[in-house]
Amino acid sequence: MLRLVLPLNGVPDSIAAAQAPRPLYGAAATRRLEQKFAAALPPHTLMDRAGTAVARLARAWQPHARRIHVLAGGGNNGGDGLLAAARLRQAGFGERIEVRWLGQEERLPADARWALAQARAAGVAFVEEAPQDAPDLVIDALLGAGLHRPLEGEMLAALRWLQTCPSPTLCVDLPSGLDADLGHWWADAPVQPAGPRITLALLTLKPGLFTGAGRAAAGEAIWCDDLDVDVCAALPDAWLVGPDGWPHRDRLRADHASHKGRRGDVLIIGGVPAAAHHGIGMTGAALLAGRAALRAGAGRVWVAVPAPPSSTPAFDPAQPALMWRTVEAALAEGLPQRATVVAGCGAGSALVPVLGALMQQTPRLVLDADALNALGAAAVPGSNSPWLAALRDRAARGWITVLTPHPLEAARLLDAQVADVQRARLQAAEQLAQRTEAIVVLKGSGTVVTMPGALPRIVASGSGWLATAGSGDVLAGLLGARLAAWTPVEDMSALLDAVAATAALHGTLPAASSSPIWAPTAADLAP
Ligand SMILES: NC(=O)C1=CN([C@@H]2O[C@H](COP(=O)(O)OP(=O)(O)OC[C@H]3O[C@@H](n4cnc5c(N)ncnc54)[C@H](O)[C@@H]3O)[C@@H](O)[C@H]2O)[C@@H](O)CC1
Ligand SMILES: Nc1ncnc2c1ncn2[C@@H]1O[C@H](COP(=O)(O)OP(=O)(O)O)[C@@H](O)[C@H]1O
Repeated sequence: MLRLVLPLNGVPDSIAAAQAPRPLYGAAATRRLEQKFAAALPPHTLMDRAGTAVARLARAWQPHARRIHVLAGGGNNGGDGLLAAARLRQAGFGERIEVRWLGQEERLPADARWALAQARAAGVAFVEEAPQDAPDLVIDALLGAGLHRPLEGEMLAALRWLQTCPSPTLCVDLPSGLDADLGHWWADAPVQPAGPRITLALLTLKPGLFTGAGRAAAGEAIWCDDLDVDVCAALPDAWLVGPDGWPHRDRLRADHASHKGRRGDVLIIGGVPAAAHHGIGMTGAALLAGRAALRAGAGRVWVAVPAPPSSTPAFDPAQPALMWRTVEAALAEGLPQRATVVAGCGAGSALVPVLGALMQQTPRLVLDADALNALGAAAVPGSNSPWLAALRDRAARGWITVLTPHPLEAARLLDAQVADVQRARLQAAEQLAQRTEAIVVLKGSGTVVTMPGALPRIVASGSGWLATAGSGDVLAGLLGARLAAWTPVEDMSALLDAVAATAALHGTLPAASSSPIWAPTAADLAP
């Protein structure tokens, strides 16, 4: 059955909520499934269904295309393309179906060999060169789940043509150049295609489609055809998740006897003013986090500033309900013991002296930005950092810690390069979670949320709209409100789901506040 998974950039709440969570299978798991189902079906059935599904979607998407160019590689991905060409030709679609096939007959897998014979028998035209002009439709079947190394030579040249071709392009299974497991882009070619593009995943959805380079390369929509077999019984490698609404909000509406003490307390620590921090003020970061926590339903929100009282703001005109403190006053009042603490948003180095106390005092802690930087390379193997010991001690007590690094912060924690983190985002998030025994939210395109012993979640929502200063502070505030309202249950994976759903909700906020002209800023996300 054919299903739309992600629509045009940005995910309206309703669609994402209705569709997620969805299981994601990497290349090895997909191959196992393919072998299992192929063994139970007549020869070539899966490839027949795959090629037919590609042809069907091509016709539906570009019904008026006259010249269709299929770029096909030498593996089974190319086989899908060859079979799609055969089916389009047999259906009398368009005026010319041509295939540029870069395979070698003697090295063809059995299914692709059969597909090649089908294309030849159907009278498809074979061409040697890339078109000089733009065909009405291009079908990208160069490489699929079999790609795990850099492209070179003829394949690289073909991919560069593909990425710069302005024609509407339908990618078969995965955009060529993308690693199915990692979301890594293996080619020295632009990730973002020049023309309109959609991707049709076959049999399974692969994690790489949704994180790292995946979203940029896959185009405006990702479809999936399960080839009429039931893959869902198999254990996935990860889950694709959407927002789950905002249960806190629904509960509050129904809770007539509620009072502010019942809705969850959040303490934001950050927002150092310029006067107290070498002329570099970051009050806005804590404001954004505080406003987001308040808007997301927290009953009481304090903002504690690591600075002397004389330089501490006392009032936010947009949200006068925010209560201001110095960090010392907040600690003296015992706020960290009873509130969920969100530490780091614009805290600068002033956080370091109190971080140890926070780790020891607060059962629910979100560490963002400067709090993460304060941890240094705590997550490298064999680290004897006192911060690592403090994080593990928290886990041993059953306390909740959520780390929200962007790729650079994750790289610092792992003493790695940003490119290493981005090359394998799921693995980087899992490493961080294993070593710190915390819930990790690795931000960026396709935010990854994981914790030790759990399958990672990839957030389905979000787009380049979120790449605006302060949007991470808004997420930290939302997480604070969500954790503050969290009722402990046995099943820790429910907490992971709640954290992932919060990140997914954050991903939908720009769509809710975008106008035809203005790009949303972080202040629009947390007014
Ligand atoms: N066999 C079947 O029944 C089915 C196959 N399917 C298709 O099969 C694909 C996977 O097929 P394969 O495992 O054959 O893999 P691919 O077709 O993705 O790639 C393997 C081929 O590409 C070459 N290759 C890999 N990396 C390269 C590089 N960097 N430079 C140059 N050449 C490179 C390999 O030598 C091999 O010829 C899926 O993506 C999907 O499109 C699915 O349609 C499901 C059904
Ligand atoms: N291209 C993108 N696609 C999806 N989400 C993005 C993208 N760029 C940024 N984001 C999201 O925006 C937020 C930015 O957070 P961060 O980098 O900490 O910014 P800041 O420190 O300015 O608040 C994160 O939630 C991140 O996942």
